[in-house]
Amino acid sequence: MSVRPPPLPVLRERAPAKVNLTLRVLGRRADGYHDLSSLLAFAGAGDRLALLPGAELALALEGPGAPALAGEGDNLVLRAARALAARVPGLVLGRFTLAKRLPVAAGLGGGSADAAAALRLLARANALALDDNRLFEAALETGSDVPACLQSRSCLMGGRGEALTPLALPRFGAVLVNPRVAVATADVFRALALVPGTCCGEAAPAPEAASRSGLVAWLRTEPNDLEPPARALAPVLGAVEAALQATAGARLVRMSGSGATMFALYDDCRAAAAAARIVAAAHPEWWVKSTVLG
Ligand SMILES: C[C@](O)(CO)[C@H](O)COP(=O)(O)OP(=O)(O)OC[C@H]1O[C@@H](n2ccc(N)nc2=O)[C@H](O)[C@@H]1O
Ligand SMILES: Nc1ncnc2c1ncn2[C@@H]1O[C@H](COP(=O)(O)OP(=O)(O)OP(=O)(O)O)[C@@H](O)[C@H]1O
Repeated sequence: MSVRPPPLPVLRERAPAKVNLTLRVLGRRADGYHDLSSLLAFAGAGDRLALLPGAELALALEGPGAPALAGEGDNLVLRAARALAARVPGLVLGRFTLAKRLPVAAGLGGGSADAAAALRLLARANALALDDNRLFEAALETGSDVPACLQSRSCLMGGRGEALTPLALPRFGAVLVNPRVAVATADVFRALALVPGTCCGEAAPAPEAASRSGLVAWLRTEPNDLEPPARALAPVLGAVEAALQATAGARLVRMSGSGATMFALYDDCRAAAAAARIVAAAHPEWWVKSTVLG
């Protein structure tokens, strides 16, 4: 009598949303990408990715964000898996299931977080170390935000996303608000109209990040340079900012990445949850999420 092998265990990873607390555009490189200096934090909120290891590569979508991606050609999960398979002979792949909760094209790096989670799952399925350079290379080939999402730890990000310096941050309560307007990252960078090979700034020294107040004071001096062009593309951002500014205890209100999600920081999660309830009640048409950030 033949005995069936036990089914392979399903591996699971969280794909946390990325928030750019600051974002300076330092210039445009000859290859067309922009050199950045950005302080990144990661949220408790995010997508979920599972992998049933196997020989064939496949992806199933579920969750509230699945319809927005259903018509998409190549999901970033599959692109990341292929980029790693091209570097690791005999890589075990498998069937991914993505629970898509984050809004798409929102400045929260949702696709990048999913791609990074796929790389972490494949690393586990293939006993690769997380600091294996092939993971980093596959991440950068997949997208500029993917290397940072591989670690999903707060950091200073430089270059186009490849220079990462870990930086521990105090924890904040946060509210993320997306007005359900998709903004394409390339359109926002293009609107800056920088000629390749131009330099327009220098990175600020690393912040004093030991206390919430010290960090907030520094954040107020360091903006998101993509906010003006994103506001021109999505004027509703003015209403989102006003709604968040009006909530009790908001320490800072700003846009993340290339938008159109705005975030507000609070001293604790209780204040953030109360603020989220008020904004969601006034604007049921927006995506509103209270979370922890740090
Ligand atoms: C705006 C940020 O989210 C900040 O963290 C990232 O820089 C964008 O990261 P991403 O979405 O992973 O971006 P990619 O998929 O690599 O690039 C999308 C497009 O954005 C533009 N892009 C992106 C990153 C960068 N440093 N300079 C750019 O000019 C390029 O036109 C590129 O074609
Ligand atoms: N798993 C995925 N999740 C989200 N978008 C995906 C995914 N796979 C492919 N995409 C495509 O990637 C594009 C960028 O999506 P994403 O949600 O990562 O944008 P973003 O939050 O603005 O990213 P960033 O902040 O890194 O610029 C979308 O327009 C979508 O077409």
